[in-house]
Amino acid sequence: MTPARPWRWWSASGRRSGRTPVMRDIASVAEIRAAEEATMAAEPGGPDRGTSDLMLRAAEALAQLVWQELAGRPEPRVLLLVGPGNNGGDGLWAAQRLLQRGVRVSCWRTAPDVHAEGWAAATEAGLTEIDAAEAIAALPSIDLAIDAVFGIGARPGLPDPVATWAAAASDIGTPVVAVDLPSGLAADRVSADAPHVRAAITVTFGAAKLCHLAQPAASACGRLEVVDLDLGLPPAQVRAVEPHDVAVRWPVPGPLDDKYRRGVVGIDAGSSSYPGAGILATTGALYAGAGMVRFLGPEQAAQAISLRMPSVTIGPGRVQAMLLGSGWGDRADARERIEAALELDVPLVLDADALRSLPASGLENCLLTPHAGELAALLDIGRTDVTADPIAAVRRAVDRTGATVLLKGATQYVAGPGGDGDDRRVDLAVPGPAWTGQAGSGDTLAGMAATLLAGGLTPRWAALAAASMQAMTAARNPGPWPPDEIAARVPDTVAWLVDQAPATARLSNQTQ
Ligand SMILES: NC(=O)C1=CN([C@@H]2O[C@H](COP(=O)(O)OP(=O)(O)OC[C@H]3O[C@@H](n4cnc5c(N)ncnc54)[C@H](O)[C@@H]3O)[C@@H](O)[C@H]2O)[C@@H](O)CC1
Ligand SMILES: [K+]
Repeated sequence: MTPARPWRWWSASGRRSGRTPVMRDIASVAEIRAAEEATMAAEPGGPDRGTSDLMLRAAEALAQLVWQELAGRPEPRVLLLVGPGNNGGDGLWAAQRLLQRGVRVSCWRTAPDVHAEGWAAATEAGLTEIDAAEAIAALPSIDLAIDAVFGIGARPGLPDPVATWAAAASDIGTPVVAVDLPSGLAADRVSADAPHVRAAITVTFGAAKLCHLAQPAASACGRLEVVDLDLGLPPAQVRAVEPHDVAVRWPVPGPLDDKYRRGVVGIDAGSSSYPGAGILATTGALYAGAGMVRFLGPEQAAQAISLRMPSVTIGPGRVQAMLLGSGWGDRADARERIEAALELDVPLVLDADALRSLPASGLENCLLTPHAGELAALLDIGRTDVTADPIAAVRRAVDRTGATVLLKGATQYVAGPGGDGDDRRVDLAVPGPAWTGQAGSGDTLAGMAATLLAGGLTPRWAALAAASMQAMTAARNPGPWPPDEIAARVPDTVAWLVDQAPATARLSNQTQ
């Protein structure tokens, strides 16, 4: 098995160009195709030539990257798998360029008909054709393989012989460079349950696709390299947040700030059955930097909080944001408590058990924080419907409730009701390691988000910054730390992160 995609602080594109890295655009297949068609139509000779300039540019970038990966290898050997479409064309034109540089390239045509012009060019440059059995036998002796079987035209899954090859390559550990995406995945989908190639590097064109950045598909992509083809893509409807985006928005107190200006957050979480949730939510809120935390939950938890976190105030008072629901369990007054909190006219985080008692309206200033099971219950659909298409599910939840929604999980999705220039946009939080997949992570995350709301962030950015901060903290502290220990390490991550964002880059809290 190829290890999960390594987590990195800054995007490769940002590092390479020296620009400040900001949110990554994620393009759909339809957006890429429309932009490619417009670009090709404008090419001299029009769109009907066998090989477009776009393909040659894609192939050149691919060949360049493979060449760099081969650097220093004596007599490098590459195996190319070619499929029936333009993805195969990219691979063949890249092979031609590698052959011209002295790389030995053998090729398995996985389909009877492949890109004709690319095939002619590569064979003329010295491409050696091999069959399926030889392609498997070659795996131990090649330096790397190029997967140009299917690209954005792919349906999930592989023909049997290719699936057999992909499993063998994965077992042997042969590095695979996937062209556009690992064959067997589908660009707009997050799932990876059909047979697919596992890549060490994926070279994609125009913009990242959902499969590259959302789990579980992202784990099959390895390192992602985006080749900018200047396609003139429309504003992205799906984006991935980078650490810098969090750094410039995280509320940092100014010289005139005091506890009230920084934000007072109320925590109505926990119950006699689940007192721990109240403690964990309060821990999350406190270590995210609240000016003051008021704990409004059960006595049992209040006593422990007084001892462990003596700065927390027990009992009601004015707040600038509130969290309700974590660890409530079944309580008869859930709806009543939410409605009373809505009367305060401050932003709310509604978590866990509060999600089962939502009022029908008035949630515009609220952040809902369901995991996949809770979102499925909210929408009255199956859990697998949510995990198969999380983007659609999170949008439906926004339409249904009018609130901002954070869908928690290995990849965390945020969508809001609009009115902030975002409309239908879905943002992915910075990813982190799976260590955070444990009981209590949601409670600390909800507390953090409430603090960020109290600090003036919009529900969208409170959700994105809290989820990203928890993930980044877990990445900086790998290991099985319990959720309150991860929360206790958040201040260190905050200090480190904001130090990297120059004061001039900081955005006003309400900026999207
Ligand atoms: N459109 C363009 O101008 C450009 C496209 N480029 C490349 O072209 C690719 C897209 O090319 P295509 O549209 O030809 O699509 P693909 O090359 O992805 O292949 C599509 C073909 O594979 C078949 N297929 C898909 N999934 C299958 C499965 N699971 N089992 C069996 N057969 C399957 C389809 O029926 C279709 O015939 C991009 O991913 C990219 O690599 C680049 O050259 C840049 C320019
Ligand atoms: K591919």
